[in-house]
Amino acid sequence: MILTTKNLAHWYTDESSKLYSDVNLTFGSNKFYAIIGESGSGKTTILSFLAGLDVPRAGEIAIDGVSINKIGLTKYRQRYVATIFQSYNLLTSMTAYQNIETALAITRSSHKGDRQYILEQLARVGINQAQAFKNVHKLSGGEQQRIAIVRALLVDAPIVAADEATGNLDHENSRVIVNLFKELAHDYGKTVILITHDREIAKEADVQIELKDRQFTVL
Ligand SMILES: Nc1ncnc2c1ncn2[C@@H]1O[C@H](COP(=O)(O)OP(=O)(O)OP(=O)(O)O)[C@@H](O)[C@H]1O
Repeated sequence: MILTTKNLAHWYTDESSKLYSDVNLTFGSNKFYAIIGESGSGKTTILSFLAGLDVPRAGEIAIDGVSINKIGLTKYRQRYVATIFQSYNLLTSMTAYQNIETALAITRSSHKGDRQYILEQLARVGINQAQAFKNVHKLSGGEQQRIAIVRALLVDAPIVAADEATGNLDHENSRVIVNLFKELAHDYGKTVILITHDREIAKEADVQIELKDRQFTVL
């Protein structure tokens, strides 16, 4: 599976001050990509296009040569993309366990209501049983982030789009998440695209793409 951008261009308010133009990028399966760049350079913006959450002013995004507009953005998001964004959008009055249980209930997964499976998935990102049964609002930002990652990954999508997924985490927890992204790419064949401002984390990716002076460069 190949995700491409063709002559993508975007501006928010004024065409004369474009965020970028003529962006031609290719993302393949089995690879972990990091997009790195200064604050305000437009990283979140491009991720929202790749995730089918927003539409660029010009250009096309295609999956295996088929425009995602043709597929339909809603269908594209449901079938192809798991998104992890900075705001976790967890149900804060529920426990971590209930958040995952609720999300699982609306998938086609055979693990619906499977307590052992849910606890295993949470343990994968370092959320232990005691934490799993705490109300989400009593957990730290980093813990909430990790729960949001588990939830996103329940949707077994070929593309994982993550915005600063390690932004709130300390070094040890960042490693857990980065290793999980590597595993998703290398062992599960996914296309993982992570936005980060952290060069050390970007170095862990298979491909680093730098957004600088309105240009994307593969390092
Ligand atoms: N909805 C919007 N309307 C107008 N301007 C916007 C909108 N969203 C973002 N911008 C502007 O576009 C630029 C790029 O924003 P974006 O969030 O993509 O940057 P970023 O590289 O992800 O930044 P950060 O690392 O700080 O999250 C910024 O100058 C931002 O203020």
